Amino acid sequence: MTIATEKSGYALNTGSDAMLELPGKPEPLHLRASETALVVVDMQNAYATIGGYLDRAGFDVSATGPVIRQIRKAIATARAAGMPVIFFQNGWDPDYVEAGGPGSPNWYKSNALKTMRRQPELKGSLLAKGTWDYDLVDELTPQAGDIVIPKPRYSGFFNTPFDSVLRARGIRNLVFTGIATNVCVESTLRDGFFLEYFGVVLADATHQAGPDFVQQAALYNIETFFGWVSTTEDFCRTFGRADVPAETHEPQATTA
Ligand SMILES: C/C(=C/NC(N)=O)C(=O)O
Repeated sequence: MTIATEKSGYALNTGSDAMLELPGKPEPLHLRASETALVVVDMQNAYATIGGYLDRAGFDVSATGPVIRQIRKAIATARAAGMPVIFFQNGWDPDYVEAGGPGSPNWYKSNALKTMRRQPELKGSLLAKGTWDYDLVDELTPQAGDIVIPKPRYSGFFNTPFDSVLRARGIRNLVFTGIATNVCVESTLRDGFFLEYFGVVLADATHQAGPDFVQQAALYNIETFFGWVSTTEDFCRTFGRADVPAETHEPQATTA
C-alpha cells in the first residue's frame, strides 16, 4: 500500500513488501500484496440468488452458494493482507436511462432489459438501483475501507473511476472473483489487459452465465490469451502468509 512518510505530504507506492508466488495456470505469477487488488464482480442478488435477474431470465444460479463462500474467504485474506477489496455493482437508474435506449446495443443484448420487455410487470425491478435485485448479497457486505464501484456495462472499466482508483494506489495486479465469468469478469479482465493490468481469476470463486462449458471456455480464454487462472485456496495460502518471500523478485509472470 501507499506508505506516507512523516516528512512529506505524499509518497509513491514503495512496493517494498515481499514478492509472493501465486500458483496459477498457465504458470505461477509473482505479485506483491501492495500492488494487488481483489475484485468482486457483481455479487448481487440479480446474479447469485434465486428470484434475481439471471434466474428469472432462465439461467441456472443454483450452484452460486459455494462461490459466495469462496469469495468470503478471499475477501478475508485480502483485507488481512492490506489489499484493496473492490466490489462492482452492475445496473442502472430506476428509469433505465443509463441502460441506453434503442440506440444502444445494450438495449438489444441485455437479457435483463429483454426479460422486462417480455414481462412488463418486472419493469423497475431488475438491476435497478435501490432494488433488492441490485443489492449485493447479504453474505458479501462491504466493510469500511472496501471500495464499491457502480458500473453500467459489462466491463468495470467502462464509464467508471476504476482505472483511476487503481492507478492512484499503484495497483498492477487484479485478482478476480464473482459472476459471471464469461461476461463481466472476462470483459473487465480483458479491458484490464489492454491497460497493462495483470489479471488472474480465482476459478472456484466465479460462476458463469450459461452452461458449464462457457465457464470452461472463459477460463481457457483467460489462461491462454488474457491472464491467469488460480484458485481461492492458492490465493489464501499465498497471501495469508505474506511474510514468506518467493524466490524471484521480478514483478512479471514467469514463463513455464
Ligand atoms: C448476463 C449478464 C452478466 N453480467 C455479469 N455481471 O457478468 C448481464 O448483466 O446481463
